[in-house]
Amino acid sequence: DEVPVDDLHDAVNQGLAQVESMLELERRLFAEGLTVDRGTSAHLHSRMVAGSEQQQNTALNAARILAASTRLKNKLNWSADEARRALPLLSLDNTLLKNSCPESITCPPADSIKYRIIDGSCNNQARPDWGKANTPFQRALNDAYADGVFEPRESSGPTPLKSPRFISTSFIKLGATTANDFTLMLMTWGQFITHDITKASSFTSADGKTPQCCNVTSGQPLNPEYLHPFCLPIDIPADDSFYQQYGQTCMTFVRTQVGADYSCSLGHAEQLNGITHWLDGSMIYGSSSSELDSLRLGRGGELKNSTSNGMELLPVRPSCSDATCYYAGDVRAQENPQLATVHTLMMREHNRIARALSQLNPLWSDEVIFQETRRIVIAQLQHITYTEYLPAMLGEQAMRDYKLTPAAVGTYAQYDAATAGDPSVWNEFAAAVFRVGHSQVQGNLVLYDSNDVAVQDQTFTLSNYFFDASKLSEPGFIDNAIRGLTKQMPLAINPEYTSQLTNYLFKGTKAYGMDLVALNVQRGREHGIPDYNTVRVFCGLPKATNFEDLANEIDQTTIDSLKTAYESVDDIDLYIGCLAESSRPVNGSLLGPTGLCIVARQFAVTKNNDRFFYDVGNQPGSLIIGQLDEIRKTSLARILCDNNNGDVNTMQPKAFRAPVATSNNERQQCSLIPSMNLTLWKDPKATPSKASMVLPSILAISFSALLLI
Ligand code: HEM
Repeated sequence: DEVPVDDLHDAVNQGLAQVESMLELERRLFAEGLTVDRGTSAHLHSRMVAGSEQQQNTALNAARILAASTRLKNKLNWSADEARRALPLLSLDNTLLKNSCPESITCPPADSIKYRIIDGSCNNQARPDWGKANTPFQRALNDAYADGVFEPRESSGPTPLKSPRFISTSFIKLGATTANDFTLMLMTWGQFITHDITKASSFTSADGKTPQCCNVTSGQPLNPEYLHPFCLPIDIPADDSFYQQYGQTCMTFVRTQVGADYSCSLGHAEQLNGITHWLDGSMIYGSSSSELDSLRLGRGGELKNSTSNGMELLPVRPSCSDATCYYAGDVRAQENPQLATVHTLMMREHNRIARALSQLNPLWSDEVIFQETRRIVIAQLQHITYTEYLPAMLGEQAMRDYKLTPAAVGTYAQYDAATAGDPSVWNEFAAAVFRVGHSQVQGNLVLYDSNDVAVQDQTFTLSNYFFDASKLSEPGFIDNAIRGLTKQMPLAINPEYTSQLTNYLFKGTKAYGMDLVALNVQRGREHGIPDYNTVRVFCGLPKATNFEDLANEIDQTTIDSLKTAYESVDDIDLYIGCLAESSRPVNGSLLGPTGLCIVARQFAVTKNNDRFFYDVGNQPGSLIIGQLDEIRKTSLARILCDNNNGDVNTMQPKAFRAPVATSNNERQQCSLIPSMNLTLWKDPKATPSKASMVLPSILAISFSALLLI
C-alpha cells in the first residue's frame, strides 16, 4: 500500500532530530569522561576498529536514514518482515534526507583506467561504487534484525539469547590442539588478507573518540542514561570463572558504523566497510589517495620505510613515541608482531620489485614504476591466496567445485563487465564465518634460529605484544619470526581457543583483557546475521529440527556443549555453528560444510567480479601472457626468501604447509625455489635509445663549454 507522504516526511524529520539529540547526548557523555581511556583494552580494541574521518561522516548520514526508517516502521506498526520488504521501496529523493545519500561517482573512460583506482571505485563502469571503500557490506541472506531495521537478533523462543560471554565460556574450551600439517603462517596470512577486504569500524565521534559503554571504575554496567545509543555492552555473568576475581560484570562494546547505499532509500542497517572490498593490497597501499600519499616515497616508485639496525622496516609516524609507531595501508598492521612482520615483508617486496623495474626502465617516472610494481604485488597476493592459502583452508575439491582456481595457462576468459555482479564482502563472511580463523591463533609464539632450533628467550606470549611491534627492530627477530611462522603449527580450527584471546585480548598492562569470542558473537548479533540453522539451509544442508539433527556435521561432544549454550537449535550464532562444524571438517578442508560454503562463495564473488583480477585478459589493466606466466612462478616461499634480513637461506616450497619430508615439502635452498623474471617488464619504448642518450651528452658538453667560457 501507498505510504502517506506526510508520514514519510515526519519520519525523516524525526530521524534528523534523533541524530541531533544523539550528538547532544554524546557531547554530554564525553564531557563527563565517558570515552575509552588510553592504556585500556577497550582503547586497543578501538584502535583495531578505528574509522577514518570520512567514514564518520558517511556513518552519521546513514544513521539519520536508519533513524527515519525506524520511526516510519513504528508509526505504521509494521512487523519486521513488512519493514524489510517496504522500507527499501521508499525513495528519499524528495526529502530532507536526500543530502544524506552518497553522491554519485563519475569515472574516467574504462579504456583509460590501466591501474586500479586506490579507493576501489570504477572497477565496473556500470556500478562505479561497487567495491569502493566506505560502502556497505552486502548480504547472502536476509538480515535477522529483531525489528527488520537495526535491533540485534533475538532468540527464536520466549527466553532471551544468553550473553555472548556465557556462550563463550560454556562452548569454548581452553586448549592447544595443533593442526600438524600446517604452519602458523596460514593463520597470519588469513588475518593479513582479512585486513585487505574487510574492516567494520566501531561508531566513533567526529573527533575520533570512542564511547565507553561500561563503568570502568566499578566494572559494572553503566546507568542506562549514560549509555551512548551505539553502545551494546556485553554482560559478564557474576559467577564468571575468570572475570569474577576482578569484579567485572560488563565488557564494553560499541556497535559498528552503518552505511547507506546508492539507492537513496530507507531500509535496514547495513554496516560500512571502511576499506576496498577487493583483494587489491589495500592493507599495503591504503584505501584512499591521502593514505597512499602518506605511504609513497615519491622516488623510484618505492614505498616509504624506516631504517633500524641496518634493516628496512615499515615507516614510522612522525612524532610518535609509544610502541605503535609503524604504519602501513591498514591501521591494524601492528595488531601482533607476526602480522607486522608480514606487512614489513610485503613492503620490502614492493620496494625490491620497484628497484628492479627502475633499473630495467631508467626512463620510467616514479608514478609508472609505482603503479606497475603495485600491479605485480597485487597479482602475487592474489596468486598466493588462490593457489596456496585457499587450497589449504578449503581443500582441492572445493577449489574445483567453486571454480576458485585461477587459470594455470593463458588468461581467464570469462570476465564480462555486463554480467559481473556485486563484489562487496558478505556481512555473514566478515561478521561471523571467517572469524573462525581466530581459533588458529597460538598463544605463545616460538622463534627459530638458523639451525631451526627454538630460541627460548625470544619466545613470547601474545597478550604482551598486542599493538606492539617494537620487537621488529631487534636484530634477528624478523628472520627468526619467518622461520617460526613457517615451522610452528597453528591451533586447529575447532571450539578450542587460547586464553590469550578469550581472557587477555588487548590486556596491555592490566591483569585481564577482553574476550574475542564474546566480541564475535555480539558482533554477529548486532549486524543482524542470521542464525546457523538458517545459513545451513542456504548452503544446501537440511534444516535441523533439534540438536541431534546436527549429528552428520557436528560431533556429539560438541553438540552437547551447544546444548548448554543455547535453548534451541534455531538460536545458534553463525560463528559458533561454524566452529562447531569444524569438529567434522569436510574431507580435505579445515572447515565444516556451512563455513566452507560461505568462505568459498565469498572468494568466488571477490575473484569473479574483479576486472583487474590478475588472470583476466583483454582488459586495459591486464598483464600480458609472458608477465602472467612469471606471476604464476611466485610463491610465498619466494617472497620470504627474497625479503628477509639475510639469514633465511632455506624454505619449504609450500610455506603454509609443514616443512616435512612425508609431504615432499622439506626446507630447501632458497636458490631452488622458482622466482619471477622481471625482464618481462622491460618496456622497449622506454629504453633510452642511442639517439636519446647522445642528446643529453651533447647538451652536457655544451653546458660545460659555456661554463668554461
Ligand atoms: C592474533 C591474531 C588475531 C587477533 C588478535 C584478532 C583480533 C580481532 C579483533 C579484535 C577483531 C574485531 C572484533 C570485533 O570487535 O568485532 C577481529 C575481526 C576479524 N578477524 Fe581477527 N584477529 C586475529 C586473527 C585473525 C585471523 C587469523 C582471521 C581469519 C583467518 C581473522 C579474521 C577476522 C575477521 C574476518 C574479522 C572481521 C573484520 C571486519 O570486518 O572488521 N582474524 N579480529
